[in-house]
Amino acid sequence: MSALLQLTCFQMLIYAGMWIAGWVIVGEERRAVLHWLGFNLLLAVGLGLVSLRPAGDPWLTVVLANLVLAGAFLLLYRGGALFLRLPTRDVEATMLMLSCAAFAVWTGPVPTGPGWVHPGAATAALIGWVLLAASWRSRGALAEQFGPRTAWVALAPQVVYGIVQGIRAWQIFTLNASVVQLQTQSASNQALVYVSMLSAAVFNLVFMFLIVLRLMGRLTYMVEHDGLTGLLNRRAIETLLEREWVRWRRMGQPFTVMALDLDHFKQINDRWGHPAGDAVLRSTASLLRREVREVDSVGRVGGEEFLVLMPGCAPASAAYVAERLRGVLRARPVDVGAAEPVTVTGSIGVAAVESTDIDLEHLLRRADAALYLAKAQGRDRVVCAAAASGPVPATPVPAI
Ligand SMILES: Nc1nc2c(ncn2[C@@H]2O[C@H](COP(=O)(O)OP(=O)(O)OP(=O)(O)O)[C@@H](O)[C@H]2O)c(=O)[nH]1
Repeated sequence: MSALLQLTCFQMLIYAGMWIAGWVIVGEERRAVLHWLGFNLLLAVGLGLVSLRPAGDPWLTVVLANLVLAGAFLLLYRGGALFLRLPTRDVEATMLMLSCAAFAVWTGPVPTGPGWVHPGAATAALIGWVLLAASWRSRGALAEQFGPRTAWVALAPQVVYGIVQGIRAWQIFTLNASVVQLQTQSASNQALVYVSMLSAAVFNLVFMFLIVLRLMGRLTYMVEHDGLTGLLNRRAIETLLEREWVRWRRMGQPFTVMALDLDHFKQINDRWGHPAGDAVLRSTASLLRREVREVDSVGRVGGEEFLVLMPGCAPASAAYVAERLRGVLRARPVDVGAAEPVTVTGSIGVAAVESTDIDLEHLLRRADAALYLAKAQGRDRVVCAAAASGPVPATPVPAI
């Protein structure tokens, strides 16, 4: 039994080593990773103390060991809550830990007569409660952040092990422990150690898997989004445009593109500095996001150039939306930290897909041409592109 426990303890140390490596690699999840590292270290210490029974001081091998094991699972819980951005419920955890400690001290490490209850009963009850409560409270966040299937995979082992610990708590409470010592090599004790080894392996693998999933999600986001505004970047919006183009060709589903360019943006940078220009870009981005429909997509395709893709939008409605956007942009001055908020205007070119469009690039050139016409006509206006019968030349930049 003690060799088996020492093996489990060694297993925990290996996981702890893996989390140390994880701590070096991951950035934002470091606090959660530290908690899981602590979980494995405390489990190793707790099981190490248990493995010294019956030779060691029973206050260490029974009372302290149980408290260390209880603390390990509270760390596991807190790490999970930090990782999923859920409340850590520290008051509840402190109360549980204090109750567990009070019970262990009150009951003592060795049988004192009939009715004596092994301190492990409270530890098992605490672990069972922590795992079941954690599973219940995190199910929504897990499903939302990683999908329902991943939530199932992550929670099933916690629930199973939580139930096992609940049963264990009940078994210890109802056991006449003055006769049967819990550290003996009984089949149920051995089974518990094997289940614990398996659960620890699954917990650690599941959390590592979740960390990798989150890192992958963040990476995908970075590849597709503009760092300053959070809008889609050129690559991502072009992918959506290509998809829409194929839909139009195959099913005749129309769409409209809107090219927006802020007016005299350089002057904002020159007068109030680059951070002020950045603030204007961010504010424009959130305005665009707010003002378009949820089926529309907004991308930042250049310094102060934006592109809006409006699927299923007729030219008349697109012109209306563009006019509204232009009006809202002008009506909402941006606070750039100067004495007065800065009024920002934009020029907009709108082009709805036509049967005369040879390819997607042709359509985009028409939108660009309309935009530059808006600039040439004095800026702060919307110009809708007429259907082109021939190729559209690359847009010349209008004189300021
Ligand atoms: N603050 C900030 N400025 C940027 C960014 N990207 C590009 N710019 C600046 O945007 C300015 C664009 O200037 P122009 O292309 O002359 O356009 P404009 O001043 O808006 O003039 P018109 O479009 O003709 O009205 C340049 O000064 C770029 O340095 C950015 O991410 N942040």
